[in-house]
Amino acid sequence: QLSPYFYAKTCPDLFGIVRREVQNALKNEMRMGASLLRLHFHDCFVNGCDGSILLDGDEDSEKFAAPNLNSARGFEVIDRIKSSVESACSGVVSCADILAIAARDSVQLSGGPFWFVPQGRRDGLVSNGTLANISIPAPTDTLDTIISKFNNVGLDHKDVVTLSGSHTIGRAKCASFSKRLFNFSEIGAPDDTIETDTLTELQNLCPESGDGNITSVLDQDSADQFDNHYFKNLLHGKGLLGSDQILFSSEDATATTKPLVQFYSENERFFLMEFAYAMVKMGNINPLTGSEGEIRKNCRVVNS
Ligand code: HEM
Ligand SMILES: [Ca+2]
Repeated sequence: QLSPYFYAKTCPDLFGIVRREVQNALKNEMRMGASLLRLHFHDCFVNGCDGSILLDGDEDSEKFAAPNLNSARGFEVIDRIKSSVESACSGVVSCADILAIAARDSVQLSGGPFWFVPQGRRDGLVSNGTLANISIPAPTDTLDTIISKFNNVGLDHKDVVTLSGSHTIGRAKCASFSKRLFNFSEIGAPDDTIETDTLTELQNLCPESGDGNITSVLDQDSADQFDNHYFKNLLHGKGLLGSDQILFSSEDATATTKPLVQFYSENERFFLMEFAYAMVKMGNINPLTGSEGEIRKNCRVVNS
């Protein structure tokens, strides 16, 4: 029921407006592309792609949930896009759709693929922090857990690999991966799937009781370029997050995710094409349509 032409008559300049604003944001800080892409992901995994992550709220809201607190960023950019869109076509375009288009533009402006973004999502009325904690995968999850969290929203183990390719851009805090560097699960030593030079570098960047907010690039080869180097890294033990490296190195990966990692590492075009398809699939998770939800005036608050 979503359509790439949904606003063709009611907001013909929508794409130009969003593109311009994302371009400005990236000129100011290249990382913002990654941050906007991640916001769309964290929106879609909680109650579907309904803009719920954009709502301000108390400690029970999504912004305060563990995967987002002190981590999700880009809300001011969405505010800026929304206000430009409102000036051109007031009360027409949902925040959920703006986020989906901004994610696409972020990928494309980082050198990644283009795709037509289906639209017509409406904005949800609630932000559910508890559900965010349950539904969004954690970097310390096992491969089985990650796959089942994807299955819960209608995505499969291939989508896990393809969409994890998002980690070809962006940054992560030491706190998100430092356990791997020193005291990894039962073995009480560094995760032995980390390549040795990478381990030393990361241990220097993120000392054991240092500042967990220091960040590392997710793709040490091409941090701001949307390419297949993320997958090449995994072949060499250079995945940053536990949830990255297990796609190639865990025992369970052999039967599920490893072959596709290998394939994407050798076929960039194929990865980029499949990524575009997988983003459309993710963007279709449980949208509100018709008279469900609302078109929010301000992405941070439900209409009064
Ligand atoms: C497969 C399970 C996934 C896990 C466990 C995971 C986990 C994480 C973590 C822990 C970070 C760093 C956050 C921080 O330290 O502040 C991160 C960053 C990021 N994630 Fe994921 N992620 C997953 C899948 C995805 C998917 C499906 C997408 C997009 C479709 C995505 C896009 C991103 C991006 C672009 C960043 C960088 C954000 C920035 O620089 O602001 N991730 N992810
Ligand atoms: Ca890259």
